[in-house]
Amino acid sequence: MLLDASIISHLPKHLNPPPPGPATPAFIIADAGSKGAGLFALRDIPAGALILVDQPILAVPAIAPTGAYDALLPRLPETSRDALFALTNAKSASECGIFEGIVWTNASQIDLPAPTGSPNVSEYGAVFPILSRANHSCALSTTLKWDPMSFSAALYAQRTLRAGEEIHHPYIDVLAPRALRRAQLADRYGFHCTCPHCDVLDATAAASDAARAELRAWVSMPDFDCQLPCHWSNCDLQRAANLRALALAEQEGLDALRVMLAEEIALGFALLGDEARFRVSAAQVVELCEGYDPVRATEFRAWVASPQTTFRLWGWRAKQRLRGFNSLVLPISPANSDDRFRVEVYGP
Ligand SMILES: C[S@@+](CC[C@H](N)C(=O)[O-])C[C@H]1O[C@@H](n2cnc3c(N)ncnc32)[C@H](O)[C@@H]1O
Repeated sequence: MLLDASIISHLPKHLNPPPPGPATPAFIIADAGSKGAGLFALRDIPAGALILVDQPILAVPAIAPTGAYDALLPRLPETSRDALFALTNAKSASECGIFEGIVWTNASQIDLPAPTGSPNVSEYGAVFPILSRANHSCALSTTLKWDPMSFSAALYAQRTLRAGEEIHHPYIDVLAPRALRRAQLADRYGFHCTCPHCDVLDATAAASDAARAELRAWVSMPDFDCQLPCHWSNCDLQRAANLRALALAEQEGLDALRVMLAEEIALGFALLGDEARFRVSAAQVVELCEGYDPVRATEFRAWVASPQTTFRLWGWRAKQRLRGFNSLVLPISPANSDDRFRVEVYGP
């Protein structure tokens, strides 16, 4: 692994070993036709399951002047150099040298914690030997989790991936409209996207753009994670809109958004004390988080097992409604330290 010198100040004192990959291999690298090579599922991979763990060959600042990366080339060990030069270069000779082209085509963004005293997270690009073989799709069937403590990335399924299916990872913001997505992919990666979400009639693309814009409005709401459940439990319109967002995410293949939305819905039903519907959404959260976020999965599993006794604010909103309260602030105390409930509630 070759790291730009500026990364050193972002590294922890001791790097952890990368977590182990799946017990049985979940994928192979194989021919993906006109896309070059790609990753393919070797077996059915359940939603939430780990697909692979990978460490970069190289990590560089995300923004660097033309030619800056070339200085690193002589310092790459021979095995890493072979692995790197086996990757695709989407850039022409008039744009940059081969090494820089490979870095541009294959680097994924990694965020590194700021060195002590600096307020900002710094953006770097990392080229991975395996992950860089994943081709793009405008769906979100996988999620990449970067762990700076082990300097490794783990790829998780966000829906069941079937044996033989290609495993994609998005290169760009897939909530952008089709025309912008295609322009960005052509400019940076040199291809015209013909994924199932792009290769459609214009009218279908327009409907998909509208759905994605609606979903973007949801996920960019301030404090999306902490404000919704209370508003949601308070307002029937909001509840309908949240369920609609979940349906849109499913329709658009944006499976990675499902866990956020399912969590909001489950918490809303918990505050309303609606056990049957809470269980459905909470079970979805458990399924999707199992590998990716085991702490959250455990929390929700306990709630599913016995919601009325383990969920501290079970039925809270329903009780407030019965008492006729319209505008309330949830108590904040050390015993109520869950950020998701530190919100003010308005409305009937
Ligand atoms: C990071 S590499 C992915 C792995 C690459 N296919 C390989 O053989 O090493 C990015 C390049 O793969 C190709 N690619 C990725 N996704 C594609 C897609 N959806 N359609 C066509 N080509 C794609 C493009 O050539 C792009 O520049």
